[in-house]
Amino acid sequence: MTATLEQRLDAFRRLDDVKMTFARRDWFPGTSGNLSIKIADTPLQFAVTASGKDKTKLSPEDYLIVDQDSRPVDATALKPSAETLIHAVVYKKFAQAGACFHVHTVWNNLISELYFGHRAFSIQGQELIKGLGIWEENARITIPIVENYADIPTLAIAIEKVITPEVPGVLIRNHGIYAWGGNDFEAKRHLEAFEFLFEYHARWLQLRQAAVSTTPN
Ligand SMILES: CSCCC(=O)C(=O)COP(=O)(O)O
Ligand SMILES: [Zn+2]
Repeated sequence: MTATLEQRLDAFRRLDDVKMTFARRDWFPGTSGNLSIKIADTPLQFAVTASGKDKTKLSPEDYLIVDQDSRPVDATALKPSAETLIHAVVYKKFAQAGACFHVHTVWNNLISELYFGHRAFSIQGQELIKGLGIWEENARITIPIVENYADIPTLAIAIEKVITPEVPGVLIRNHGIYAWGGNDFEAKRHLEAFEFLFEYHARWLQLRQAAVSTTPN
């Protein structure tokens, strides 16, 4: 069923909230990043950020609604995010996904490059893994890492192949992360948990190295 005007406006308001929260954390350097919230399932429709905008600002032209083919539903001069296809892949693969957020941070870029050789980053025994909705004792999570293909359809296919329902995120090498959840609250929690785990791990490697090099023989 097609979304109502009220549902569209609600999605735009929610995107405003999450966008400004992430902007305060400097998670949108250089106009990077894109955000979406699903508003209808059959056929798929979602609200997505317009391409190339400064995501630290609010304007009446920040979002538009796209369909299952990532095309604008209404006549508009706005262009959907260049990476809209990736959001569409997430919604098509996981029917339960209701929001999908993408940010470029230094920590997610460092982890994506450091572990690209393994095509994945794993971490275990961290409390914040519960932020991903995984509550088992001493859980280990693995987030896939894909090459940063310039061709977005190629990138979207690569992502489609590696994402799993167990871990709600994917890293793109030296680019950023996509994280999703059942709704905007959950997708935000997942993204925050991933970013904490990346920063923790990168800092821990640095401190460990510093401790090793300053320990007397
Ligand atoms: C300067 S960021 C390069 C494009 C990108 O990776 C991104 O996340 C933003 O693209 P959009 O089209 O969504 O503005
Ligand atoms: Zn990006």
